[in-house]
Amino acid sequence: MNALAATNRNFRLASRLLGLDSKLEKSLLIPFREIKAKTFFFSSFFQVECTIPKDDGSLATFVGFRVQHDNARGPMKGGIRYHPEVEPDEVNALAQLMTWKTAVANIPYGGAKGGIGCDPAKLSVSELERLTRVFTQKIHDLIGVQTDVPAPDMGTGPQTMAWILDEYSKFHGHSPAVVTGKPIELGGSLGRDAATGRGVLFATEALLKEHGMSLSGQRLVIQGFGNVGSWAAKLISEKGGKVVAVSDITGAIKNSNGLDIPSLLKYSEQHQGVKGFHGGEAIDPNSILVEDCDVLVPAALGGVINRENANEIKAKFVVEAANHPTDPEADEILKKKGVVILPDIFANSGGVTVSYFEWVQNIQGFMWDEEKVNNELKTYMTKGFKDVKEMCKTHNCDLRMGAFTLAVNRVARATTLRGWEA
Ligand SMILES: NC(=O)C1=CN([C@@H]2O[C@H](COP(=O)(O)OP(=O)(O)OC[C@H]3O[C@@H](n4cnc5c(N)ncnc54)[C@H](OP(=O)(O)O)[C@@H]3O)[C@@H](O)[C@H]2O)C=CC1
Ligand SMILES: O=C(O)CCC(=O)C(=O)O
Repeated sequence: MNALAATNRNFRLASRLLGLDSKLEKSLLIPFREIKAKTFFFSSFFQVECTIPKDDGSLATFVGFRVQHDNARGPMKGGIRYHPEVEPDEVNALAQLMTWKTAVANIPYGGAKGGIGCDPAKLSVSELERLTRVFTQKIHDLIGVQTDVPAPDMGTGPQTMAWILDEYSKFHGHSPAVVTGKPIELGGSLGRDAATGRGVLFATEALLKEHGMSLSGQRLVIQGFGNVGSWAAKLISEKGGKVVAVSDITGAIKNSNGLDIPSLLKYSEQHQGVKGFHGGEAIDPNSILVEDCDVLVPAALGGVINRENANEIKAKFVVEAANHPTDPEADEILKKKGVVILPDIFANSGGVTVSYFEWVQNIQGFMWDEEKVNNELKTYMTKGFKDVKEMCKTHNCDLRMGAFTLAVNRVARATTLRGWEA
């Protein structure tokens, strides 16, 4: 099942549990706006040309998207992904997931997501800069501090946000709050870089506590060693969790006694990947998700846990650091096996929560220290877990439906209060 069908299915299940009106259900499902920026070979109404000169003088065109899903609770919010597999349905699903995520976190935003179908590893820094600036020129009228606030996702980071800010400011004047996840020097928040991984730590701790356990001595496997996976590995290992295997696009490594994460971080920075790290044995990256462990943390692409591998998963807990890593069919298989899944819309909400803190700081023109950011994040994650658990009790459902019913209820209530029927 593709990401959009899966997200729509989870929304509909939550909507039925809540007994939502069918007109309201329809209104919450359809994106507020879907903006398509395509190559000049296509002639759709939404066509916007994203063509850049490459360093060798040739021209290259790319397909970019920004999907704005809902703004009932506030400006739309969500990352921008650069990846070869970026396509409209997935961006649409990711935008919808942002609406539910910001509602679970109870921060005053709706949901959006964007992306460009490209392989950032195959573009030079100056090509990436040109592509980002052209994309921003195409969408600058549709984003804004009180409209739609982009942030980093896979394949993008603080530098990408700096280029968007700079390009946007040429049209609208200096507006640091138009993007989050910026470099600190341009108004970024202390703690944003680590925030999604730190949120994963807090979420995992809350889940284990609920089951009478602590992180200490738990064996964890992490797929993806980028922003989210590497920060999660670092912070979890500092709290006594044993990270026994990790993978990235270059390969996978395992050490049953626990990988030395500080050394691995240094190595992967120097070698652009984990492949070849001497502190563990190389394993097949395709088997990372079925490695023996207590907690599995997918922190890369969507749809990686599916009916092909769900039966082989040995973890007792899955903490969804990635967006939509578990296919609904796998959800059912894992449920029958007794595996507890902490869903993406709660587990990885630390990033957007600190993005909210960044936006607030920019609007106030006042900078928080890192301790305040991290403490506030812990407060939000702890409250989020408690709210999700309460919905699980009310609706006698699993954590995913607990999170979905919590979110859909909040968005439905805001939509109704604003008078959507008028
Ligand atoms: N950044 C954020 O704040 C947030 C991110 N997320 C989600 O977390 C996930 C990771 O995002 P983020 O860490 O920012 O992205 P990054 O681009 O920083 O890192 C992605 C990681 O995944 C690896 N990867 C890519 N493809 C595969 C593959 N097929 N198998 C194994 N590893 C792979 C990459 O390897 P390599 O580096 O070698 O290419 C890299 O280590 C995404 O699903 C994203 O949507 C969710 C909430 C917030
Ligand atoms: O920080 C943000 O605004 C959004 C991050 C994001 O894209 C996500 O949570 O999936």
